Amino acid sequence: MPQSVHHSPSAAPDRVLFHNTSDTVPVLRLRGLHNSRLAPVTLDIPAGECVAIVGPSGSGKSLLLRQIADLDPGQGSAELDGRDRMQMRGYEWRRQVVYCQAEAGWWDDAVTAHFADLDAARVIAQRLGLPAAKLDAQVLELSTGERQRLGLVRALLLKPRVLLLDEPTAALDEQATALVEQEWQRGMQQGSSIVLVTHNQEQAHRMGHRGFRMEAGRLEALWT
Ligand SMILES: Nc1ncnc2c1ncn2[C@@H]1O[C@H](COP(=O)(O)OP(=O)(O)OP(=O)(O)O)[C@@H](O)[C@H]1O
Repeated sequence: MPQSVHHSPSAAPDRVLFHNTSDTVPVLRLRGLHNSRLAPVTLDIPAGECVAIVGPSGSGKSLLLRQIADLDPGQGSAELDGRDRMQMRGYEWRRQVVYCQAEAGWWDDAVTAHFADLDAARVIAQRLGLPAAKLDAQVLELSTGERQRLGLVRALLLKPRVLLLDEPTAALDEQATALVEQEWQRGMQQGSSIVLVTHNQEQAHRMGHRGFRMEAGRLEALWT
């Protein structure tokens, strides 16, 4: 029986899930990162690599992404390109380690208001299969899948070093999912890294250079 995520997994010894064995500095380095609901995670993610995480609902997958993005209080260390999180301002870290939640927040009725560079947004939106007119729409007029892709456009425009994706294609059909995955591949070819949380096992295997399962706040390696 899986244990409840509400016990205190942080009391468990740190488990080394993957250490970078090459001389190159990983894009993301986690050392014993944990909080009251997450057991310590030690993980290096090199440039151009995707780590896929699956696991039951409520097991702590989103909590881990939030912890990596430094959105919640926690312990342990995180480094980006060899630079410790503590040496950076929160916004500086989060501009490069971008948490893309399943349903992005929208603070204006107009889609355009969410994009500083509309031309660049249109280019990426088109690659994700979104008609150009969607950028001129009202947020309320968009379908869930359109909102999801526009949320991803917002994240991609930041040119993140690490993209933390939380159920990013849950509302998309196969064709749109393929376009989105192509865009992630493009980002990885340019040296960014991805942590992908998904309930779609096939997607996890398609995208994940390594795969993990979250169970009651603990990350277990599936394939490496
Ligand atoms: N701020 C919070 N306060 C209390 N409990 C929380 C808080 N945030 C998350 N939890 C709990 O922690 C557990 C893990 O939540 P999390 O959102 O990480 O699950 P998940 O694995 O991403 O699930 P899903 O696949 O359904 O998205 C859940 O039981 C959730 O209710």
